[in-house]
This record gives sequence, structure tokens and C-alpha cells, in this order.
Amino acid sequence: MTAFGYEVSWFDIFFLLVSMLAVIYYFGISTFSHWEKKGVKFMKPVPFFGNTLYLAMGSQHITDCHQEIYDYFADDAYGGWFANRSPLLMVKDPELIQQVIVKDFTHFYDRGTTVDMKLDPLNANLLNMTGHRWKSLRQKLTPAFSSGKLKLMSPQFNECVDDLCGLIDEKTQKNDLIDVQESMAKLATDVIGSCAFGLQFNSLKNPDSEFRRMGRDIMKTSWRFKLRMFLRIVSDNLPSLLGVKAFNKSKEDFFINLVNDTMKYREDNKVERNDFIQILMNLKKMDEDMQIDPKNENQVILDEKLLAANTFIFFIAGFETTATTLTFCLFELSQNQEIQDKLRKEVQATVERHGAINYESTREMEYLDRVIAETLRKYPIAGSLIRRCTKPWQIPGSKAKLEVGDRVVIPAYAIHHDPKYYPEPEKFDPERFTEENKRTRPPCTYLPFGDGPRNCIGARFALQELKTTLSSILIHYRVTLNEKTKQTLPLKLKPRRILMQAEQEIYINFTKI
Ligand code: HEM
Repeated sequence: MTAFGYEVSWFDIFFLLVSMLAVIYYFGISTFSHWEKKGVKFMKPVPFFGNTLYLAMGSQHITDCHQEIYDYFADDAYGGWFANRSPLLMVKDPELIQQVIVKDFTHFYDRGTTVDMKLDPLNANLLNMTGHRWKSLRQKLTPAFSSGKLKLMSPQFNECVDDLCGLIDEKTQKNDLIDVQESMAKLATDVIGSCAFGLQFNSLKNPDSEFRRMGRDIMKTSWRFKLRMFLRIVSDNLPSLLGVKAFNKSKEDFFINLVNDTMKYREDNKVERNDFIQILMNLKKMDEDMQIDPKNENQVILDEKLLAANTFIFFIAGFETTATTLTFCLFELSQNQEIQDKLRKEVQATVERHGAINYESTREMEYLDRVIAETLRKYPIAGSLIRRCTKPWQIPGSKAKLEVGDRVVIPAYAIHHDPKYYPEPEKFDPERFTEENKRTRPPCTYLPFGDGPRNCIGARFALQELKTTLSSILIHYRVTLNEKTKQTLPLKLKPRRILMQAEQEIYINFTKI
């Protein structure tokens, strides 16, 4: 037989095929000597998929995958494993965790997310930013979350929660089922709309709200998300090399235009509001006045694109996180009526003293703090934390050294469910968070918002939203689990999602008090 003018035999074809398969196979295992070379105990990987085969196939949630790895290294302080072909170190020991995320933070500045900020300008946000540019941006954005700013936002929270109660009343009167995840997502979308954009997104009042639709579309497991996951099996950088964007152009334009139009309206009409966009606009103005050298790599200049990207991250990081936490909390309260009664009594007594639910009154609700802490212990919706080594780091007590680029995973969910720190981990018990009980646990065993300089910047905002919403709901309604959801228990996690969320719909009955 001839091919390209050459005489080829069946043996030549066979040899070529075997060689190609050998090269592909070698590529699939080429990174697997990483931990062995460093003398770090590691989990045996399978070619291409490493230790994340079920995750790649979409049959497992990332949290369950990390739990399996945590259990595999039962008696170890840390262990090596592979997400597809990428080597990662799981750090389990609380002291070591504290070292990575707090004490030796200068060795672990970055999160190590593989995003291409040129391809996806909305990804040029605080969550993904690296090195000194992250530090400069974090310093600029931190004042936006001060307690003073939160206090001023209190009426905005209350307005949205009133709309939520309106929606609950309407649905209850019509005997409609109330899907809490969806209702809380609407609430959280409106809160972010009001507090970040200064706009009324109206998701609670308008079933066809464009913003709720946008939020739902962005968080949905799209074909784009699946394709990027698939390409990552070959290489983390392949989606970017092939130009497969994280967000489609229409969603990107929607957000960039929304931010630009809002800013333009305010500048033209000399309108000032108490929200994140205003704070970012003021920072942008300060940057322009200071005339920072654009070539200075240690500084980040807030321009229109960066401003849109960071308002976008407040939207993304701010609505599903709080909505899902509220859903899990209401689910637990509906299953634990005694805890619900005790909490309601505290809310009623505090509101009687203060005359309203606001920043000051919710600060006094200690039992509410404990209920929220226990919800975030049992359901730390981000699941795990991640850090990228930015300066070589000797693993304490070992000869192994992490090099720049090595990534570390801290399995918050598995730690929160380890009976060593939380006996009977599946039990919902707010008493774990009395001051006395908190002191019995080592540091870094409670990480729903992360820890150290790179922790969640929105934690106080989120907690205020959770407190306002829960206290308002409990003062007006008793919550019980609807039969339809009872039949689907126990709760399962939706696979192919970054954040934790229940796979089944959670329907709650709200009975007026
Ligand atoms: C219950 C609600 C929330 C939870 C459980 C949560 C959890 C987290 C976690 C675990 C991290 C990573 C921390 C680390 O790596 O140490 C994080 C980072 C972040 N969160 Fe949240 N979050 C919540 C709400 C919010 C809200 C409301 C906002 C903004 C309005 C927000 C904005 C961010 C940002 C911008 C980062 C990146 C911070 C940085 O890299 O400097 N989060 N969040």
C-alpha cells in the first residue's frame, strides 16, 4: 500500500498507532511523578483523570471528592493527589493550615485559579487577581465592607426582606409550593441589586426579572462549563489556548453596559447613593487624581473594565452564596423545631427592646449567631479553599519543599465534618458555637469564609444579610418541611457545580404566627 508517495506495510501502520498511543499515554501520566520526587505520600492516580475521574464524569460533587481524599490520608497531616493531571497537596492538619493561609501567607499569595483575564475581562476581579495587584485592589475595596457602610445599608436589606415576606404571603394564600432556594436567590439578587448597583432588580416582585434570569444562567451548568471541564482534563490552560470563554459575550456585555450606564447616569445627573458602585466610582476618581503610573506593576488602577469586573464578582460571589446558606438554614430549622422556637424567642425579645430589626438589634442576637455558624459549619458552601505557592516553602517537619506554582487545597467541608473536631458531625447543634465550646477547638477548624489576608471580603455583608432575613422570617412565620421534600431526603449535592447546593428542591411551609 502507498501513502504520501511512500510504500507502507501493515506493520508500519501498527507501529505508528502503537507509538501514538504510547505518546498519548505518556502525556496522560507525565505529571504523576510530582509527589514521588518530593517524597510526599500520594494517592495512586489514573491516567489523565488523576484522582478526579468521577468528578470529570459529572457523577460526583467536588466536596465529596475532597472528602474521599481527606479520608484516604486518615492519619496524615497532608498528602499529594492529582486533579486530572495537575498535582495538588491537601493540607489537613489545623496547625499546618494556619501556617499556609495565615502565618506564611507571603508564600501563598494567590488562589491559583486558571483564568485568562484578557479572554474574560469579567474575571479580572479580586477573587482571581494575583500578587501585588491583588493586594493593592484588596486594600482599595476593603473600606466598601466596613461596619459603618453596612449600617447605612440596613434599610436596603429591610426593603428587600419586606418584598420576600410579600412573596411568601402571596404564595401561601394561593397554596403554592414555596421553593426556598429559588425564593432566597430572588431575595439575594435584589439585595445585591440594591447594595451593589443601587438599582431595583425586582426579582421578588417580577417573575420574569432579567437579573434573576441572568443570575440563573450564569450559575447554570452550561455546555460551555462542561466543555471547559473536558478541556482541562488535557491541560488547565487549554480552554484559554483554544479561546473558550468562561462567559458568553452577551452576558459579559450585559454586565459591562449595566455598570457603565449606571456610572454615566450618576455622573451626568450628579446622583450619589450608598452602594458599592458609588464606592468604586469614588476610588476610580481618586486613582485618576493621583495619576498612578500605568506601568507600575504593584498598583492597580480602577478603570471602567476593572470596575465592571469587581461589581460583577460582588454579584456572582454575593447572591448564590447567601441564598444557599439561607436555604440550608431554613431546612435545618424546619427539621429542628426546638432550636427554631428558642431562636424565635430571642428575636422577639430583642426586637421588643429595639423596636426594629436593624444592624444594632441583630448584633445582640447571640443565639442567631450560633445558628448561622452551625449552618455554615455543616454546609460551608465553598467546600474547600485553594492557594498557589508563590515563594518556595519547606513543609514543616519534612524534607519536602513546595515550589512556585504548586497548589494547596484546604478541605473546609471535610474538616467541618471530622468527628475529631465536631462530634456527631451530622447533628445540627448550635451549642458547638458557645464561646466556651469554640475555645476547645484548634484554630483553622472553622473555615466557611476562609481565613488570613485572602479570606472572604464579603463575610460581614453576608452575615448581616443572613441575620436580617432569618430574624424577619422567624418573627412572622413558623417554618416546616413540606411533605414533597420529606420524601426525597436525605439531601444530596448537585454534581458539576462549584458551590454546594441541594440536588432536590427544598419546599418549606411558612405558617403565619
Ligand atoms: C454566606 C455567604 C458567603 C460565603 C460562605 C463565602 C465564602 C467565601 C470563601 C470560602 C472565600 C475564599 C476565602 C479564602 O480563600 O480564604 C470567599 C472569597 C471571596 N468572597 Fe465570599 N462568601 C460569601 C459571601 C460573599 C459576598 C456577599 C461577597 C460580596 C458581596 C463575597 C465576595 C467574595 C470575594 C470578592 C472573595 C475573594 C476575596 C479575595 O480573594 O481577596 N462573598 N468567599
